[in-house]
Amino acid sequence: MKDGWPEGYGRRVLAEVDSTNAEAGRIAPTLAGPEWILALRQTAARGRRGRVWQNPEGNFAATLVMRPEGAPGQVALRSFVASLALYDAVVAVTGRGDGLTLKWPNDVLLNGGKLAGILLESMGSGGAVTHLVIGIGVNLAEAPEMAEVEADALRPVSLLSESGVAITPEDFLELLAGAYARIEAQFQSFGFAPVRAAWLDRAAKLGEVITARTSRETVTGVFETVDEHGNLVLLSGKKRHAIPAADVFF
Ligand SMILES: O=C(O)CCCC[C@@H]1SC[C@@H]2NC(=O)N[C@@H]21
Repeated sequence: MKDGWPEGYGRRVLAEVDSTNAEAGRIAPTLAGPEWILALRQTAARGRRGRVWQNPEGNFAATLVMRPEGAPGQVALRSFVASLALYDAVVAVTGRGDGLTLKWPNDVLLNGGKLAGILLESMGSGGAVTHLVIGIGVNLAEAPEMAEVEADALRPVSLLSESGVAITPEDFLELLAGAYARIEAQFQSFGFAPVRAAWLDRAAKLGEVITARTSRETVTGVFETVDEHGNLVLLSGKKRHAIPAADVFF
């Protein structure tokens, strides 16, 4: 780390772009190493599952694009690395972790409302991932109105309204990039186990009844754990479901 910025990571700051994830996809083939792309304004920000991401000015919108090693399942575990890094960055800003939880697969909640979301996308061919794109949006200054999100979505909240703390996207990126680099190094050295344990320590609704909606079915059950592949494990009656991808409702 030099001046708080992690070694080996590049950074570019854009005044405006359609989507930092889209920009990451365009520049990926030209990059020699991992690169953060921060945009002060996005005109077509993307959310998970084809949704639109509301991105009021002053909020954080950035993407880390990298060329990870390993099989696609291993690569996708970066969503836990990124959400833990986000958690740590928010703690670094506010000085406190109370009220802060992680919602599977990769949202950050503050006082039960959605503070931040992550959109993981990958590029590749023949079953191999050539580039991983980790897009991160944080409601630093302003939360979208309830009317702007889906009816059953969690209430969006902002860092400013919930904690009274103001931080610029540029300053937040410094904290997030440092936290990400640290946890990525841990993931590379020791694998998923410590990341999984830290994630579970911060999990929202662990041991409680939640609902997961996949493209095929809706499962309601006790949130038992996240397994070693990153699946959500729900116990419904006597049946244990290991769910790789879903929307989760409390
Ligand atoms: O739906 C979600 O919860 C994920 C939202 C991810 C939004 C971020 S903002 C920066 C990056 N660029 C995008 O177009 N989307 C992600």
